[in-house]
Parts: sequence; structure tokens; C-alpha cells
Amino acid sequence: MLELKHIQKHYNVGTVNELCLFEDFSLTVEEGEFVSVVGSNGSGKTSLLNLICGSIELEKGQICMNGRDITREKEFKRNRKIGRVYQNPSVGTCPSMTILENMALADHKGKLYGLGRGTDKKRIDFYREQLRTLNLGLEDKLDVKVGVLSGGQRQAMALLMSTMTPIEFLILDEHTAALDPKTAERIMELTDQVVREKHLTTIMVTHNLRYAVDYGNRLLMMHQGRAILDKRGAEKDGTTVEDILGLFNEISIECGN
Ligand SMILES: Nc1ncnc2c1ncn2[C@@H]1O[C@H](COP(=O)(O)OP(=O)(O)OP(=O)(O)O)[C@@H](O)[C@H]1O
Repeated sequence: MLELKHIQKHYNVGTVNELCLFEDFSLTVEEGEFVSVVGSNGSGKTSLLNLICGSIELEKGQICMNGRDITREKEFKRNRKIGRVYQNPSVGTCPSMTILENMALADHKGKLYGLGRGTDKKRIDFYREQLRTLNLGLEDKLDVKVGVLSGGQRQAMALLMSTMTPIEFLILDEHTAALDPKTAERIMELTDQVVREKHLTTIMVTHNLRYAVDYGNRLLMMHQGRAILDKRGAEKDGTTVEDILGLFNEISIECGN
């Protein structure tokens, strides 16, 4: 379970551009929940993910991960238990290294010993097996540099790499936004498969309202650092893209846009 309690976060403190993004923000994500997060530009979605991952600090409040207070825990330490896939496929993989080396790197996330132990025959077979689940033929290209793969192939690898070690949370930060529609669809199907198979508690930020509606079991809509819509289960299943679009319109009228 992930708990954000009474979070306060300002940007540009003491300047004319000071912004209070989160005033008293609380959110609980239950174990096994797959939360889709939508919201207009600047509503605080990425900041929310950054707070969870420890990429930015909060001023007030508390963040607990499965009962453990991680509020002041450093990002690199938190990331042993959090898998994150970014919008840019280049961020989650290392282009100058081969597929095998990338897999070994991901396999050793948070461990102290070197890559040598990750490349024995048994482990290589394991990587092949993992890559086979992507159904992209990457298991036969272990010596190919990741930099020559397509964006979709790299994002599939980034997804696999971020979920290869035991993690408690998966964070998806607009991870299909840079992909063409067909590839994006494939990555979403893969995401759903991985989340189900590994029973991952997941938060997915997306601007694709159909994905937000079709995937996951909870839907959150952010606006000015607040969750203005929060639907679970059957209630979420009954929510349509048109419903969310309607809310977007209401907000923009309210904001005078
Ligand atoms: N490092 C920063 N310094 C100053 N202001 C920031 C910083 N990061 C975010 N902000 C501001 O905080 C607000 C929320 O930004 P954030 O990136 O969290 O929104 P978002 O919902 O993810 O937007 P988008 O959909 O455009 O990615 C915006 O007004 C943004 O300008």
C-alpha cells in the first residue's frame, strides 16, 4: 500500500513565480491497484510521481510504502522497490550497451556486486525467456546494441527491465506518449500483461483518455494539485472517455480558457 498524507509542495519559493502545487494532498493506493491518472497540463501528475519516487522533496506531509515511512529516503534507495518507465524510451535503457548488457544491468539493480555474475549461461537463458514474453524476437538479438532498436522495442525493454527485479510499485510516466498508435497499443497490452502476471501496484499517468478508461481498476483526474475525480471498480468501469472530456471542458470554462 502506498500512502501520501497531507502533502505540501511549493515551487519557486520566495519568487514572483511561487506556486503552491499541493496544499494538503492525500492519496492511498491499495495493494494491487492499477491507477490511471489523467489531468490537464500542469495539474501536478508528474510532480506526484516525482514525490513518490523521491525525485523531488516535499515540505510537509508523509509518504509511506507498505507501512514504511519513506518521506526522507533517498531516491536511489526508494528505486530498489519502485520500477519507473518514462515517456522517452531512451531514459529507461542504455543505447550504447547490448540487449544482454542492459538486461544484466536491470537484473543487478540495487545489488552491490558487478555485472559478471549476471552473465552466466543460466542467467542468459533467463534473460532470453524474459525477452521472449515480449514477442518481438529480441531474445535472438542479445548482442545487438539497444540504440539501434525502434522506440517501441526500447520501451518494451524498459518495461521489462523495470519489472525484472522484485518491486513493490510500478510508475508509468506517459510511457506510450512518444510511440505511434499501433506500437502504443502493443505496449499497453504488454503493460497490462506484466501488471497482472506480477500483481504490481501501478500508477500510470497518461494523456490518452481511452487507455485511462480501458486499463486499470481506478481512475484519478488531477486539477491544480487536487484529485477532482477518483473512481474505482464498477464505478470506474462505467466511466467513459466522454465523461472525462466533459470534466476537462468544465474545468477549462471554470479557469476561463
Ligand atoms: N522543477 C520545477 N520548478 C518549478 N515549477 C515546476 C517544477 N516542476 C513542475 N513545476 C510546475 O508545477 C506545475 C505542475 O507540473 P507537473 O509537471 O507536475 O504537471 P503535469 O500534470 O505533469 O503536466 P503535463 O501534463 O504537462 O506533463 C506546473 O505549473 C509546473 O510549471
